[in-house]
Amino acid sequence: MNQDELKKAAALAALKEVEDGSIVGVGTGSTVNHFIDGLAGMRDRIRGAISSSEASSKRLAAHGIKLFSLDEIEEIPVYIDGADEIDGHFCMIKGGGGALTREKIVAAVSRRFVCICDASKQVATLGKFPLPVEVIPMAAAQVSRELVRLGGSPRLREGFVTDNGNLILDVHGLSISDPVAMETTLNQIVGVVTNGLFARRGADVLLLASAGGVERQLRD
Ligand SMILES: O=C[C@H](O)[C@H](O)[C@H](O)COP(=O)(O)O
Repeated sequence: MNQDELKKAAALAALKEVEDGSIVGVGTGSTVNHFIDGLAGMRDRIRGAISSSEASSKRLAAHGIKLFSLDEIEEIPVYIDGADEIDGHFCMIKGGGGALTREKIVAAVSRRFVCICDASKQVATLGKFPLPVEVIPMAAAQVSRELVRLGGSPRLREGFVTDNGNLILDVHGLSISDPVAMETTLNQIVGVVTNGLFARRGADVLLLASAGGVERQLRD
């Protein structure tokens, strides 16, 4: 199986995590796109979805899945999303598609975070994948200097604006031995909206697809 087929296998396995009659939290990315397409086949069994990006909203709406906003909903049972890297404690780097802020917001109102990945995303230490940091545009240079002080090499994602009208700095060269501490430190930099470390709120369940099938792992 190629990587996209593995992504699809993980995504379709996540349909079993969806509770009948519920509102589903939906992430963003190529893995989640397979999930959305699968969810379309069971749209009569759910109330609808809360989406984490304009792209996912568009895809959900095209399938006739009703969209809810966080003004209407306080809590949802499950959030399904992919990751760019996931470690053994189910801490993740996310935001390769630039949707990290809304993803973190929807994850925060979800009782369970189910991560769907192909096995290439599993790592011992986070940081090989450049860590996305969403910044207020006027603060980009200042935040970059702070990130260099922390040992990273930030690069502006050229020609990209987030759904929130902000910029993304992709931070290369970090070896993140303490993801919770790094997430907290980055959040303290003035001008940072969100960073792509999902450590304080990591995944609860991992559906990991490899050539041998999809393995369901629970965080220890
Ligand atoms: O902003 C994008 C998200 O965090 C994605 O979940 C992440 O980049 C993984 O994307 P993909 O499923 O396309 O590999």
